[in-house]
Amino acid sequence: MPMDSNDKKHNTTKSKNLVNSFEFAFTGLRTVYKDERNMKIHIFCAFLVVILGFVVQLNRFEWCWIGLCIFLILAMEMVNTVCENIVDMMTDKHFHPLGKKVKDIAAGAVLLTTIFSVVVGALIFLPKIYQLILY
Ligand SMILES: Nc1ncnc2c1ncn2[C@@H]1O[C@H](COP(=O)(O)OP(=O)(O)OP(=O)(O)O)[C@@H](O)[C@H]1O
Repeated sequence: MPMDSNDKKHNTTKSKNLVNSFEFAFTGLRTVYKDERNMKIHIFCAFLVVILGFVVQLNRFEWCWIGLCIFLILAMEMVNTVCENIVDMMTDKHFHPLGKKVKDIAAGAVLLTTIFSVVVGALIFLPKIYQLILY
């Protein structure tokens, strides 16, 4: 069915300028935050980690690692959500072995990033927390 070309919400043509592209990207960020429970949990955990970072006074190098971990997890969760949505759209939420494969692999990517982040977080925070408790 042809769409009204002025209907921005249902527009499927290439964005005409940089401002439009940013607008669509921010809509994507808002959508994933609004619709995905896991995203809210990740952002809440990231918030706690940042507070802890200030408490234990991370240096620049350590902030870089923690920042990398936070943004990796958030970006991977978004890719996972994209995969889930594409599978749901293609299969109309009916079982398909390839749909299972795609969703499971995407979830595995989030898990891998989370494990990496937990290890990095432990290496950075545990010695500092240990020192805080000792002195
Ligand atoms: N269309 C499908 N065909 C085959 N298997 C599916 C399909 N949809 C979901 N599954 C299976 O169910 C699992 C959970 O799917 P779901 O879409 O609920 O993802 P989820 O990881 O639970 O979502 P979220 O990341 O939002 O918690 C998938 O990992 C996959 O194994």
